[in-house]
Amino acid sequence: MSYSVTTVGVRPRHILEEIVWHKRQEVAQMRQELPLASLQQQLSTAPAVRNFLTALQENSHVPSIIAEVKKASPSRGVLRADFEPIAIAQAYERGGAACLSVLTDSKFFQGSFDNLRNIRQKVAIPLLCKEFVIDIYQIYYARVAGADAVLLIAAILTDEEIQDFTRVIHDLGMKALVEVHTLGELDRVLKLDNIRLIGINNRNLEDFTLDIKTTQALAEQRRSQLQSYGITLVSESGLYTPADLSFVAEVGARAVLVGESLIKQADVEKGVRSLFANG
Ligand SMILES: O=P(O)(O)OC[C@@H](O)[C@@H](O)c1c[nH]c2ccccc12
Repeated sequence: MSYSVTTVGVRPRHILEEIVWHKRQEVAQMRQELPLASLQQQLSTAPAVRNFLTALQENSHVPSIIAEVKKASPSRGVLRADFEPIAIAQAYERGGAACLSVLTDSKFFQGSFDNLRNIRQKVAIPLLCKEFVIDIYQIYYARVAGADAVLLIAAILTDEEIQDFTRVIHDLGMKALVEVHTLGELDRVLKLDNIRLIGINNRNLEDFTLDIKTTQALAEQRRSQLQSYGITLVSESGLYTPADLSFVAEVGARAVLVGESLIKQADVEKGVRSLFANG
């Protein structure tokens, strides 16, 4: 079954709805300031796309690391007061991250598209635009800013939207990372065409509870489909130690998405290196 959690005019029931509610106003505003047709004209001057998927698959570390440039979150507040996005991105790259995830939502995560643009010029590894995408406009916007991959959150999109948005992302040469948290969402996504990269979020975005066994439960229940479709699996959130990384790698995650446990460390380069401690 396909549904969208947000209905215009209805008061948000949880944070995800609230974020989507604000995002709709934000995108309406962006479309007014820079219409889609004008934005599309800027595509020709966008930086060349880097292959996000190959970078994850060919990295010598298993799992490979997508390190997240994240200043704050609704569940944890400000994670790092002395936040220097470019310096952090460069340190992650030196530490051995295969790719970076850059939060671009400003209201809830204190991120920005400027961070994405600036980081793009200073690192060589591919970048994921970490956004609450609800409109194709945002996909073009991400590409113009230099994104190589775009997050799609199944919980806030209909099946048709995931399918359409994936097509647009691929047409622009980027990769779609489709995020799920429940078996129902995973089954919805597995029925769609051209899905290559799935993220299992260990955090429930409705109540913020974390459980890395979410990755195990979903990956084990759909192991054969994930394998036969050639899906590259990413385990997201709540990963802190080499043991956590080994645990999700053993159940099939080729990559991990790590934010908080890295960003809170004084030396984030060393932080990435120490996550590889088991191999
Ligand atoms: O900081 P953590 O627990 O390591 O999590 C990183 C990342 O998975 C998390 O920021 C995230 C996963 N999915 C999202 C969707 C939107 C915003 C943020 C996220």
